[in-house]
Amino acid sequence: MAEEKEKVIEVRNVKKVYRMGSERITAVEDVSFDIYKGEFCCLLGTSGSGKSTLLNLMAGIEKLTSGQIIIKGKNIHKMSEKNLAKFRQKYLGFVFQSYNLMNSMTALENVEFPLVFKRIPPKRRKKMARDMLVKVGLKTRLEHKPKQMSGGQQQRVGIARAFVAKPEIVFADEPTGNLDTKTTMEVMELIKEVARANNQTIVMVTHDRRLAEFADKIIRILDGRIESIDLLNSDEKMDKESVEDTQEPESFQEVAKKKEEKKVEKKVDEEDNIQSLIVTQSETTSGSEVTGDNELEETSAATVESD
Ligand SMILES: Nc1ncnc2c1ncn2[C@@H]1O[C@H](COP(=O)(O)OP(=O)(O)OP(=O)(O)O)[C@@H](O)[C@H]1O
Repeated sequence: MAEEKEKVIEVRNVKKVYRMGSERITAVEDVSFDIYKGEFCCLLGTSGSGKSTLLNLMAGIEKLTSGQIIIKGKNIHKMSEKNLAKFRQKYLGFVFQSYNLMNSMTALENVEFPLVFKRIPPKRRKKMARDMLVKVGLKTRLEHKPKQMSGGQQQRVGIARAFVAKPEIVFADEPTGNLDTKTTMEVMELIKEVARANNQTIVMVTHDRRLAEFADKIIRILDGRIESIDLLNSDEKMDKESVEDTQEPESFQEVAKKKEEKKVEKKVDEEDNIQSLIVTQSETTSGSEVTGDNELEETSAATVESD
C-alpha cells in the first residue's frame, strides 16, 4: 500500500494499435490509471489481453499510438531515445520471465551491471552487488554463472540486478512464469519484501490471479481495456468466488505442481531453456529501444569484465 500519495505513474487514454499488413490489431484501447509511490500494482489478464503491451508502453519499450504515459512528471514518449535510456537507467528496473542474465558472467557481475551505468566505482559496486545477492539468499553462489544455478536462483539474481541500484520503479513481466509453485511463492515474497524495504513501486504483469494477490492494486485487463481496478490490503484478499477465472488453461505453476504430485523427476536443461526464452522475449518486444538497451548492456558487460 502506498505510504505517501505521490503519483509516480500516470497512464492517460493510452492506445496501441499494431499494423500487420492491412490488418490492424488494437492491443490496448483507451486505458487510464495512476500508480502511487510504493504501490505494488498488478496488471492481470488472460493471454492476449494486452497486459505485456501495456507494460512495454509504460517502460517506453513500445511506441504509443495515442495517449500519454507520465512517469515522475515526465512524458516518457516525448523524450529522445537518449534521454529515455538515461531515464530508464536512473529510475527503472526490470525483471523478466526469462531472467535475461548474461551467461558468460557470474552472478556478481550480472548484479553489478546496472551500477556500471551509474558510474559507481568498481570496489563499491562489487560490495553493493554482493550485499544484494546475500539479501536474496545467494551468498554461496556469487561466482556461479547462470547455467550453474537453478531457475529460482537465476531469478533471484535477476531480482538482485533489478533492485541493486534502488530504482524507484520496477517492471516485472511474469517474473515467476518459469518457476515451480514453491519457488514462485518464495520469489514473489522476495520481490515484495525488497520493494517494501525501499518503498519502491512495482508494476507486475501476470495471468495468474493467485500471484495478483501479492499486489496492493490489481488492474484487470480484458481485450485491451480496463475491466476493473481493485485495491487490496494485507487483510483483505481477493474474493476468490467473485473473481472471474482468468481462463488460462494451466499455469506453469499448476503444471509444475502436478508433476511434483506424480513424483516425476524433472530435469530441465536451464541453458537451452533460457536461450529459447530470451529469443521469445526479444521476438515479443519490438522497437529500437530494446536493441539499444541490449547494445548498452553488451558494452557495459565489457566494462565490468575489464575492471
Ligand atoms: N508486435 C506485435 N505485432 C502485432 N500484434 C501484436 C504484437 N504484440 C502483441 N500483439 C497482439 O496484441 C494483443 C495483445 O498482446 P500482448 O502480448 O500484450 O498480450 P498479453 O496479455 O501480454 O498476452 P500473454 O500473456 O500471452 O503474453 C494480442 O492480440 C497480440 O497478438
